Amino acid sequence: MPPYQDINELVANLKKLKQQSSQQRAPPSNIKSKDKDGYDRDRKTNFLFGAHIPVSGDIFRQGFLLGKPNRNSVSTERCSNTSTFFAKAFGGKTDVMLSEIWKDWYRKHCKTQTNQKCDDNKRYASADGSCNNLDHPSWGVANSNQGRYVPAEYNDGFNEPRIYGKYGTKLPEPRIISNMLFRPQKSTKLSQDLTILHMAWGQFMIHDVIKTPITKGVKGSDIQCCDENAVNSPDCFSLLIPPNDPYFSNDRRCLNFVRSLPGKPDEDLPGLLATKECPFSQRVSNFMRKPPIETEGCRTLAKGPDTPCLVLSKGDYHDYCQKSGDKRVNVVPNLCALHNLFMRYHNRIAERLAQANFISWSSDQLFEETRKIVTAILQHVTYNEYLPLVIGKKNMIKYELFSAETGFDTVYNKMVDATVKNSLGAAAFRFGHSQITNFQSRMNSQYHRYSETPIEQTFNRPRMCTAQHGENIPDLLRWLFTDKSAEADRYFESGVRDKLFSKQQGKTLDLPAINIQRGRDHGLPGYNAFRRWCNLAVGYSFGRRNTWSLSDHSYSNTRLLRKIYRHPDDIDLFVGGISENHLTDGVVGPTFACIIGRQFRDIKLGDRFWYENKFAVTGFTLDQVNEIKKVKLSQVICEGSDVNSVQENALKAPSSENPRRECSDFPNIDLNKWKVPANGETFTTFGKTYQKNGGIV
Ligand code: HEM
Repeated sequence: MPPYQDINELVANLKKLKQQSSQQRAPPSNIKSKDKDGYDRDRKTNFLFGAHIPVSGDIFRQGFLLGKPNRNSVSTERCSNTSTFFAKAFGGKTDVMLSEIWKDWYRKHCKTQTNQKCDDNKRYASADGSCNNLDHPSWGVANSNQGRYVPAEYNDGFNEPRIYGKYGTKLPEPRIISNMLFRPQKSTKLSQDLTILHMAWGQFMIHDVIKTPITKGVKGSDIQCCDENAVNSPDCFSLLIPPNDPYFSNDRRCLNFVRSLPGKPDEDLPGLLATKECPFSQRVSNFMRKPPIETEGCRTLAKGPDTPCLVLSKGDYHDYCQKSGDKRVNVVPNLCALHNLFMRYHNRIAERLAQANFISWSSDQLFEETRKIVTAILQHVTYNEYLPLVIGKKNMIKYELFSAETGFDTVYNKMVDATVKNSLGAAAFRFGHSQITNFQSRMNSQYHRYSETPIEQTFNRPRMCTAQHGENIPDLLRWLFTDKSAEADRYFESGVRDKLFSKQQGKTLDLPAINIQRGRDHGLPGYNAFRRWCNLAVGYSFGRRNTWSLSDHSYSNTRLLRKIYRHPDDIDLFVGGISENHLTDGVVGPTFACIIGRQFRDIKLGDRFWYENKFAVTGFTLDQVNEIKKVKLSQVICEGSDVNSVQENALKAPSSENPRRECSDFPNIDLNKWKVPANGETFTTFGKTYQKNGGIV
């Protein structure tokens, strides 16, 4: 066996072998490697662990996440199913020796942690999700590869983006697709009944599940793929701006796009969630309607790193970049509002738990139990309030997603791998981008909208959230649960389709076009491949309604798709999914509903710490589960902010069926159910006996 000490040598040999053995899969010879504008579109490198390895998660370090934190990045088949991967990558003619070497490299770079020892007596989920599954400790772990429901289709079988269609011609440029399909003709169509909070919750919650890092340049700098010296970089996969673009000027031909890459883990868990440091005199402990809570400090998140956040008035105490454990917190005020809400909610629960007889707990214990409760609430809200509005009741039942009304429901199945899948993060769950409106607004306590800021002016500018110790947060929340979101359809507001932030001043981006490109970057197969996997009818033609046509598209959308693609197999998953007709009681069509339903089933059934499981050490008691099941998002808003009234279903606009109610009408979670007996006393649950200090006797 050749001594491949150097990965480059190994890569070169693998490539040579591949070239020899898979002639039939090479791009047709009439396709030039350079487009007429000089951009190299046939990426030949970025072969190994660059583009497709995962990163760690952050929010859950605060205590929120869905119990199974697999946020991370892209990934390939490299960490699993290696033989299939090889057969595919090398046209079936695998050199056994090379494949062995490859696997060796592979193992080093994939965090399989096969020998990891887990303590099944640990009550709390680990920060990175390891040991959630005791038989497969690395399943769903942060920093691990994203999985796949359908095998990847990379241009070279394993790394280069999917860029060719069925007939060997290039797939259309994403910005062209975006101009033809995603550009609103008229003013925004609003959802009939969903609030902007529905959009915001989707973003907040999914950030807890997935975070795909992109490649960084020297010393962590951002790569500018449109710069002359970077256009051929293997880490770049920029988008072309067509001539006469309706928004971008003619002298701009390129939209920056950097391929995905590994990230590094974050810092350790804090005790309580960190709030902004501030002198005691500036604390606003009696600011809230509720009893004062000392730990709230300045009541906004702690200070974080400056990038990519923009502080406009340096030196202004109220204008600073926040730290939430997830750097995306500063991206847009609606997200910042929810991070702050949950930070406050967490700290309030912690304080109340401490008051309810847990004072003898260490701050770590207090933190962990609070995190466990808040995680359970996040799961409960997501599965019972949010998801039914996305994929409809039938799918909720099909994928076993509803919680039992009361009591336990032990659904854990150790054969289920909760790992987040590429098709969810790089396509299906991005449906929410279509719900974004052009403005970020605030409403006062009379529900009067007193401020409306174009969304592009708010990107990465946290001031709207941080000002006056977060006094604006309730105003943002009122707007979120009152105004309606945009309809989730094939139209995207100009605020994100033309004016998405960019670190290069003035050089804005197109979010839905990036979504298409990200799907190709991750080697997502086309729309039909997922239809097949979902057991849905596959489209063979762009004809009018017949057995071969696209059965879940309107004919007008089919006609547009025909103008864009040569064959239905070529349709990018994001494009095909977002242009489907909606389910009658959901905001996505059948294909996205299938991917989302299946992923959230995996997250639920594959989570040993799922809040409804009746498990002795890791579970809640019956009384505790029932307390959690009483909580609604509206109550979290009441408890964690200065809002005084909210409708019961905060994800639906207020109406006669869903009237606003005073916060005092909402039952608060009764933390006495977490009370341990007085000193010396013990109590028994699930066959284990506990005493006041929380330990098992
Ligand atoms: C104002 C709101 C939002 C903005 C500005 C925004 C912006 C972005 C951006 C810039 C990306 C990275 C794109 C890439 O490079 O591939 C992204 C990724 C993503 N977004 Fe959004 N987004 C918003 C709301 C939402 C909503 C409402 C949802 C879902 C309901 C959502 C789901 C996702 C998902 C799943 C990803 C992929 C995450 C990953 O793999 O790391 N986003 N978003």
